[in-house]
Amino acid sequence: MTNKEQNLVVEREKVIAWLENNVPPARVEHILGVEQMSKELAIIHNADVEKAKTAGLMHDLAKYFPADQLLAMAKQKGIEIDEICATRPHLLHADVSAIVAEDTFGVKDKEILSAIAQHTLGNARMLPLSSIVFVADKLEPNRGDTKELNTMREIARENLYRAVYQVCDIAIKKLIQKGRPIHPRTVATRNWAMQAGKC
Ligand SMILES: Nc1ncnc2c1ncn2[C@@H]1O[C@H](COP(=O)(O)OP(=O)(O)O)[C@@H](O)[C@H]1O
Repeated sequence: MTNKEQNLVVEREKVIAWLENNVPPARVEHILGVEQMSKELAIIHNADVEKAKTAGLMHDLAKYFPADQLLAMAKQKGIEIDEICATRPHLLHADVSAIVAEDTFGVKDKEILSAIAQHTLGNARMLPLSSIVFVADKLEPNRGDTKELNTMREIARENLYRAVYQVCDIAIKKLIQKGRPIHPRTVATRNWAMQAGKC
């Protein structure tokens, strides 16, 4: 094992130990599922496998931070807090997870930090690494074994952008069913991915 690989193993163990103290066991399972699926999609779509695994492992670091902490940390880092995020600070957990990845675990790589920050709402023109983690978050094995999810998993292997677009559709439908606001970034992500995937 090279020094770099050894460091990554040590770092991964540190992150998992941190997660075990900060998120419930079922969420740790979900996170490990996202790490695994991000790795698989990175191999298929020729993205950096180590970056995909790191972003997958760290995407939900701030998932259980209280609303006031999410707002305070986002504000302190100058992250834009729009009206929807101000009323639903939980949506900031993606941006704040990227802050924790950088400040607590020393992650400097912009691609990894963006993939973490964009995993909930997506972003128009997001990089392949961000698209991989966005899709893996919604489709990792612990999300279930329905026909719809399995079809989506196939699509994610064949056409990453089509998967992004369809994942947005499912999220938007769910939000409508629950009578919740839809963040405009997810609509922009959907429209962009439709073009990018020639859907
Ligand atoms: N595009 C969006 N617009 C508004 N709310 C959203 C959007 N995407 C997710 N949410 C809400 O944010 C919360 C967290 O989303 P997410 O992190 O994707 O959920 P999960 O806990 O399944 O990983 C959910 O309550 C969901 O309803």
